[in-house]
Amino acid sequence: MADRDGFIWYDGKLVPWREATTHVLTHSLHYGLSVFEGVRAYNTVKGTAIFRLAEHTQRLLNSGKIYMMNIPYSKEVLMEAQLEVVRANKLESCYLRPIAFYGSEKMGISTDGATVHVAIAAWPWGAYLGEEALENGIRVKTSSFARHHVNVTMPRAKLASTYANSILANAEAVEAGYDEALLLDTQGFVAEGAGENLFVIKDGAIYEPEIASALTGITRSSVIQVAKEFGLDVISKRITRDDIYIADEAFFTGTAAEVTPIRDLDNRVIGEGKRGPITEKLQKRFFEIVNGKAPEYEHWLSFI
Ligand SMILES: Cc1[nH+]cc(COP(=O)(O)O)c(CN[C@@H](CCC(=O)O)C(=O)O)c1O
Repeated sequence: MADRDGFIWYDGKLVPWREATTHVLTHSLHYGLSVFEGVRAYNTVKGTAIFRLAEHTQRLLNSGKIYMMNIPYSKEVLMEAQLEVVRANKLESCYLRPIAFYGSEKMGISTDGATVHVAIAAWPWGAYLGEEALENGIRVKTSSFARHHVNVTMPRAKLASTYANSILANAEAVEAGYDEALLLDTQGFVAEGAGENLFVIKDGAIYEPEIASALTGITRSSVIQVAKEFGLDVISKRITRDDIYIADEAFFTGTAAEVTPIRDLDNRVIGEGKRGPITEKLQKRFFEIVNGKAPEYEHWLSFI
């Protein structure tokens, strides 16, 4: 990722991609406290637009607040910076990665004396779990690793070090021949995917795990809104892994994953073993929205 042409917004200005570097004694590299976002820009029918830019930017600032990191830029500056990065790199569609981290000004656990740096990069990133996954669905394994207890890492924040748990869970699933991991919470109830939120459909109703230990996903909230459009209220409840085994449909949502059907969990085929009809309807509408084909959702699009 380091050796490419382009520009990265770094501490208030665009710098050449290869020059957006940091020292090996960067505090966040050693102690894991950095907060970040995953955002997508789509090549809509009316031009390139970032999807739910304000919500993602607010979540970045919320993540900083939760971890007492004073991000030195306003929401407006960070929103404009993301638009600028897409423009400067001439990207029609892309994935953006804003990150706020403590620099190399000091070592030792305390962050006192370390400077908060902010960088925003963008690059083309297609279907997170593979193009065919969006249609055919993926195979998922329940992880042997639990999602963090809510008093270990703060689940409303996108904290970098949370993802060591996701890395282990995803690696375990892939090594066992699956595409992604599903994590249970410390009490054994379904929490979320390694990098996604989860929805389950049974007898025409849509359910999601109580959000307690999962990230409050922005794609999740978008799909909840879309489901309402179809007269479907998402029911939040404690979900067990075997609820999913006997479900009619299941799918993941995420900025990277978008809406990805799950066809099999732990070698139990879900429904017909392919993208279900309600999943397809929600997915189709989601892609209409992000591609600017739904005027009533245009407020979710920030055109560059
Ligand atoms: C743990 C987790 N849960 C739920 C979500 C969905 O949140 P949202 O993107 O707001 O709908 C994500 C995003 N996962 C990001 C990480 C991808 C990566 O590999 O890096 C993403 O989808 O951008 C998570 O990381």
